Amino acid sequence: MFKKLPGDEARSLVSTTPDTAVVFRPAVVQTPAIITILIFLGRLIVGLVRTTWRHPVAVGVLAVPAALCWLYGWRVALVTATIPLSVLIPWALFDRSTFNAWIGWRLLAWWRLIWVYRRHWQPVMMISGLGRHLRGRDCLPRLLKVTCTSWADVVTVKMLTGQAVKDWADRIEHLAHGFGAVSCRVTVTRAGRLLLTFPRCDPLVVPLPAVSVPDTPTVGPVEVGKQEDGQPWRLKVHGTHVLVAGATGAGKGSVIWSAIRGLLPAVRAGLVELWALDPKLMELSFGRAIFGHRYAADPEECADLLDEAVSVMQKRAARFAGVQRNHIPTVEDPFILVIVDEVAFLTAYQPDRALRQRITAALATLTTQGRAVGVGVLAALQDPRKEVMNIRNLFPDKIALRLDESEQVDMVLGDGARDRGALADHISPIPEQGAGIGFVRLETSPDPIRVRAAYVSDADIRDMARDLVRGEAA
Ligand SMILES: Nc1ncnc2c1ncn2[C@@H]1O[C@H](COP(=O)(O)OP(=O)(O)OP(=O)(O)O)[C@@H](O)[C@H]1O
Repeated sequence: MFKKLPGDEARSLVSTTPDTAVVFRPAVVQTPAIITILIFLGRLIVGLVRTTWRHPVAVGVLAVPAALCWLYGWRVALVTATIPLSVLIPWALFDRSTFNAWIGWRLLAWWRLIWVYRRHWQPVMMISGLGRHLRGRDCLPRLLKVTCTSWADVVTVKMLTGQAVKDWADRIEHLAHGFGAVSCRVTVTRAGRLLLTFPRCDPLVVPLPAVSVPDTPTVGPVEVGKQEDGQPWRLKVHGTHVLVAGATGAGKGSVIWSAIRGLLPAVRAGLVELWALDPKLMELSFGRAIFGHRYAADPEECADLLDEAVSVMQKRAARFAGVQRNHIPTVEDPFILVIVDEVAFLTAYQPDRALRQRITAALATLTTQGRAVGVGVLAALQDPRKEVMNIRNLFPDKIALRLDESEQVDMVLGDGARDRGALADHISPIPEQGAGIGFVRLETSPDPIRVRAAYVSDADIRDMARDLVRGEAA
């Protein structure tokens, strides 16, 4: 009754075992050659149209000389090609930055899109587990765009439906090594879209000299170094509290001294007061003259100084209540920055329990109530564990310099920071290469920014102290 189709016939039925698979020969339908040729031609035309649509400049660069060569001969094509080249080559040689902004980075982005990302996209996606094999087909996240900056490639990706940002954040090492970069950072742009940043070089590899002291008094954000994208790193100190964590020799001192340096004109103008707690007696004692009588090293004195800061803060709060909600620095009510070097000496390693509790309570009060009335805390810390610093979450802005263990990164910067590329545990322990380099996570943004603090040398600190004392005496 049912007509058998070609290939349905059972073949090789030689086994008597009941569950042996029955093998059918596949049906072979002969396709006429003309159909195959038409299909390939169609694909070629679609591919050409798509390439011209996506990369009109690159296609034009190849197509125009080719067309001229065909129509008028190679001499005309050569002359036509040398006219733009005679403009572009001097432009590239004499004004590299505008050339790169208009042409250079676009050409590089096109090249890297084709040679690096598109070429390796399928294998990297499948091997890292970000692509799926469904119903016989590879389902891959879409590579939308590549842009190049002076130091990194920024790749825009459309995630597969149902994927989470965490799926990508968990695979940053696969992505980095798959595309030949040393690291990868993941940023969300909008629902379903990600930016992957692959550094091509490290713009922070060379130590930075101290930033020059500003000409006009400012309470910040003060310039303390450089961001990875080449922009100045400006640290906000007024209206927040900042925690700087880093292993020994990570360069915590350079962040603290750069911030002090940026605030120096405001200190001279009476708009800022710097209060220093230096239980290690090493870092801040070097520029002691800058702090005047607001300097303490002995734990008992540190506790007194903190209590005094709390008292100033509470008096201000009582005066401001119902009158103003934000602090504007004035000579009468200057911004007070309480700088604590190695806060764990006072909170965790302090053997006197009563003193320890007093200091912790004062720090907690300042960090919870101080910012609206113009009292900020800038604290440095080596060991970010909770047992050592149980109030670390009271600091809205955090900086992780070189850390010893990968788990410490999230302890400092908050959950997920390391997955998003804040590899503070990978920073070089060689001072020239890694000191002062770190990741900043601001209260306002979940994405860590890689930065390097400028190095303020002993001679710079001496000059700062001398200039301040001289300015006050005049
Ligand atoms: N921003 C920087 N750029 C280049 N080198 C730096 C920088 N900061 C510090 N260094 C170098 O690293 C060394 C250690 O720096 P620093 O003492 O500031 O580290 P630290 O984190 O305060 O260490 P510790 O906790 O042991 O005091 C310095 O002597 C200096 O040579």
